[in-house]
Parts: sequence; structure tokens; C-alpha cells
Amino acid sequence: MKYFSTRGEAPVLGFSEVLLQGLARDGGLYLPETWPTFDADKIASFAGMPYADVAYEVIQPFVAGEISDQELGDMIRDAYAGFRHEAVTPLVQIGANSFVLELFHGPTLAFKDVAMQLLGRMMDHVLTKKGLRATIVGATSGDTGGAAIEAFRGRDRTDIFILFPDGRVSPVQRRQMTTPTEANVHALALTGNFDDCQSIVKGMFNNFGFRDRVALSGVNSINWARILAQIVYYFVSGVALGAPHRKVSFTVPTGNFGDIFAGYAAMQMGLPVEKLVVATNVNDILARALETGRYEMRGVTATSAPSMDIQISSNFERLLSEVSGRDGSAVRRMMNQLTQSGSFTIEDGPLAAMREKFLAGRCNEAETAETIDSVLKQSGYLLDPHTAIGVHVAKAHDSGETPMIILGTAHPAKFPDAVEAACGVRPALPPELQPMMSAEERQEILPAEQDAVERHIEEHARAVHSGV
Ligand SMILES: Cc1ncc(COP(=O)(O)O)c(C=O)c1O
Ligand SMILES: N[C@@H](CCOP(=O)(O)O)C(=O)O
Repeated sequence: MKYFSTRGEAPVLGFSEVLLQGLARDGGLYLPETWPTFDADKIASFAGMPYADVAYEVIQPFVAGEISDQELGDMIRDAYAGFRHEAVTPLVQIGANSFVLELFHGPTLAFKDVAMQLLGRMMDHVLTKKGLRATIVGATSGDTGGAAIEAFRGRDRTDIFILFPDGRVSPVQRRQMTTPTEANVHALALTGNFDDCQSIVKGMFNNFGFRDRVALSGVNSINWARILAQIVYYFVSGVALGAPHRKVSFTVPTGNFGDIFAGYAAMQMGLPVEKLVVATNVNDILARALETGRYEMRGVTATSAPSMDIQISSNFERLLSEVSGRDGSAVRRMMNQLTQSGSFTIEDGPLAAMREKFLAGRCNEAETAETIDSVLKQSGYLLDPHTAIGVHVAKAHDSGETPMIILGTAHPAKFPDAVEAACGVRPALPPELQPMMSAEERQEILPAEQDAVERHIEEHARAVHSGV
């Protein structure tokens, strides 16, 4: 399998290079040249299989020839062995035909663990084979950072630097980044918002001198391997509810558009999906874009679902590429307009193609709190604010006939204050995470400026100083 950049000006690469590069050298995102497809019999055969076995079937066609089947299978089994639930991503019924897909049974209680636990192992594997070291950077609005640090802490071939908006993540999220004691972990609190962090990360990738000096690599969902690992749970949950013999729908709490793009990929691979519903909080740029055809940045409002407080939604570029016939120049034009004027218009054809597959809705703060409270009262089920946004938006699109799967993206205990304010119940952290709440914190506070971040990384990255 080869991968091309959405902007059409970077080299076509194989999986290992795409994994290490993160962002393409033309600023674009990598996509597979073709979508492997599964027929109905193959999809039906996933029913009752262990999660790791489905993961192997879904992921193998994307990495074949670069990682051996044996090594891939071992990495996948190892990645999911530590999850708190035997099913890895269990479904819980919360309504007549609606289900929460619990994606938060990994080590940091967020859906990011599902991909990150595998990504850490894959990167280590590829770096070891090549005899290389890498400097990993990531931007986080709260969850990616903790999950990435957990996946890479103590790994000899990588140093990890996570940029997060100072004061805008929950205390649990912050402590997951600031309490690990391993020397290769660096939590950088930036005086800005998530979009500032993400644009500094992309800026560092576009500064080739720096990029090459520190052997830069990325773990945000700009990295194709993140999306790849997330495709698996669409198949697992869809098949559990009757696919391929009937269609299923998904509602996805959305920010950077990575998780829902994995759903789109599952559809391209043959999973019969009726609707993919984008659920946003008041930072609703994606809902507005799908409604009006205009992608237009406004300020970011801090909410009780901080991981979705995003305006520049990286993976939307992947969808733009798909619906524009993979025309790199069309994607470049839109992305340049976004940089220059903070907005762009999606042409009628591509917009219609998007609307064939995607629906969208938004949820404000009062609705988020009301949903947490009412679902607890009606079903005895405790939602986190991000998942509550999904449940609220799903209601408007639930036909009652097609199973509606709402992606449960975080454990409520990551956001105890917001959950308690909404319903009076304060969710407790699993015992193994509780010591973190009184452990010493270690972070560097930096201005939201690319120069300052680059200087800090150059001083601390072993890839610069070890000569490997
Ligand atoms: C808890 C939670 N829900 C939803 C999202 C949005 O996911 P995506 O950025 O893939 O759209 C995030 C962040 O990515 C998150 O951490
Ligand atoms: N919501 C994310 C933002 C970064 O998203 P990613 O999926 O691109 O890594 C977070 O929690 O950090």
C-alpha cells in the first residue's frame, strides 16, 4: 500500500515512512492510494471474533509488506491486552435502539488509547529496525497528550513533547501529562488555546531545518496510523449490532475530525453505514461548514468538553481531498484561503458528496448538562460531557429503526467537576489512577510561539544530542 499527500506535492510513501513522518512535507496529510474493501462474508466473519483479531484483519492490508504479519499480530495483541474491559470497546445500550460504544477502557480513560497503544509499539518497532531515534511532538486539547505520553513514556528511541493550552484542560488531563517521571517525557503548557498548539506543531513540521535536525515525528491524528487503528471499532461495533446484514449509524463527538474520518474509512471499506453524524459543542465550525458550505473560523469558547474546543479541524482536509476527487491543487487552494483569511467555501459538488454521508448537529453547555442528568435518571448510565454531546445530537438523527452507535470518547471520571455539576454524582477515578492526583507535577510554561518551543525541544531532544 502506498500513501499520497492531500496536497499532492509530497513524495508518495510506504506505511513505515508515513508512520514516522506524521505530516507530509507539503503540509498535507497522508491517505492510502486505494481503500482495501471487504465483502459481506468477510465482514460477517468478524462476528464474535476477539477485538485483536478484527484489528489484525482491518489493519493488515494497510501495512502489508512493511511490517510482517507475525510482528503485526503480536503488537496488536500486546496493545490491547492491558485494557480494563475484555471486549476492549464494549457496547452499552442506553435507549430503545441507541448504544454507547465505550472507547475509554485504556490506560488514560480516553478513546485515544485505542490508537495510541498500537502507535507507540509500531513506532518503536520501525525505529528499532531502522536504528533511528525520533522526537515526537503533539498538540492536545486534553486527551491526546495523556494517551501519547502513556504510550511513549520510558521508550528509549523517542522523546515526547506535548503542547497543551495552559489552564484549559481538566486537572485529571493535566496530571496525566505532568506527573510521569520518565526523562523522555516533556509536558509544555502554552499560553494560548489548542489551535495555537496545533498550528505550532504544524509550523515545526514545515520548518524543514528543524524537522530534520530533531528527527521530528507526530502522534496527532494528522498521522495516518492514528486513524487506521480507529477504523477497527467501527467494524467491531457495527458487526455486533447486525452489520453487514443491516445498516448501522454512528454519532461521533468531534473536534479534529479524526475519529469520524475513521468511520468514513470503514464505510469506504465496505461497512454498511446509514449515517455518520458529526456532533460538536458550541465550537461548531464543522456543523456550520456542513450546513452552509462555508468553513469559517470564529473564536474558540472554553466549554465543559475541552477536548472538542477546536476551530482548525485537521482531518477535515482528508475529507476535502476525498470529495474533491483527490485533487491536490483544490485542497491547497482551500487550505491557503484558510491560512490567509480564516475561511474558505466548499464547492457545490464536493459539498453534496459530503452531505451524502455526513450529518451534523451541535450541543450547547446547558444541553450537555441536561443530557448527563437525564440519561443518568432514565438509564442509570453516567456520561462524560463529550459523550453527552454525542447523545444529544444523536437524538435528532435517530430513526428508531437503524441502531445508533454513539462513540463514548472519554470516561466521566476525567471530568468530575462538570459531571457533578450536571447531575450531582462525582465519578471516581479507577484506583490505579488515583495516586496521580497527589503526585508531583513537572511542566514547562512557554509562550505560544514556535521559536520558543523549537528552542526548548532542541535543548532537550536526545535525537539532536545522541548522534543516532
Ligand atoms: C474525549 C474526546 N472526545 C472527542 C474528541 C474529538 O475527536 P476528534 O478530534 O478525533 O474529532 C476528542 C479529541 O480528539 C476527545 O478527547
Ligand atoms: N481532542 C484532541 C485534540 C487533538 O486531536 P488529535 O486526535 O488530532 O490528536 C485532544 O484531546 O488532544
